[in-house]
Amino acid sequence: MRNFELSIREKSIVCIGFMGVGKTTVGKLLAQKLYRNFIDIDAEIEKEFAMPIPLIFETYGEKAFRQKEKELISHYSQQPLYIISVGGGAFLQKEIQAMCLENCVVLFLDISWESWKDRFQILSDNRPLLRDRSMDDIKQLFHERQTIYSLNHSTFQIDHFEAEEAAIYLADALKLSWEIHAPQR
Ligand SMILES: Nc1ncnc2c1ncn2[C@@H]1O[C@H](COP(=O)(O)OP(=O)(O)O)[C@@H](O)[C@H]1O
Ligand SMILES: O=C(O)C1=C[C@@H](OP(=O)(O)O)[C@@H](O)[C@H](O)C1
Ligand SMILES: [Mg+2]
Repeated sequence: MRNFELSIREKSIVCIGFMGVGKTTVGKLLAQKLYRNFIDIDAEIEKEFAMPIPLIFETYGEKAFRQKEKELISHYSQQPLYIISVGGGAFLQKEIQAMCLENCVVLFLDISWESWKDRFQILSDNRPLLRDRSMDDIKQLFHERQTIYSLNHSTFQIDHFEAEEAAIYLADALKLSWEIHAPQR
């Protein structure tokens, strides 16, 4: 389906942002609240390779991972009414940026470094790009990545929200924006 046929309320919503900000967790909750289908691109990649992400990186390399990421996002970004959580590195690829910005509503889940760094311990195990790196390196990566995340339609600062609260807020805000965009009767 081509999105020039889709109204704003039919477009899929793509959650972007740094590793661990909550794209998967909040995206899933948001989908429930909006009665939409949810897809987590990382989970789909793991299914396709039949192995967890760190093993995909070790066995096939990051390039193969990025290729599969692009294929899957290319497919899902053209479907209506999804909530799509992509990996934090997806927007490194210009084609992915373009597909998502053109076909979907891109929602950036933003977090400050101060809040993010407290989460590091629970994240590093299954995220190859966080393994064996110093906090200084990760801080640099965090700040470098802000440039790609600045390509979005809407930004939500998540620092002081639990995942459930964030999903409630986002669902309400989206519904309100759809009402405002609704055609006059
Ligand atoms: N708003 C939040 N507040 C606190 N912890 C959160 C929040 N959202 C997610 N988490 C936790 O942070 C970790 C990473 O969340 P996840 O949804 O996998 O992030 P992402 O998909 O952006 O990498 C999980 O353990 C999750 O429970
Ligand atoms: O930022 C990245 O480059 C990555 C983020 C991960 O997803 P999350 O952002 O959901 O952790 C996953 O796609 C992979 O480990 C690479
Ligand atoms: Mg995720």
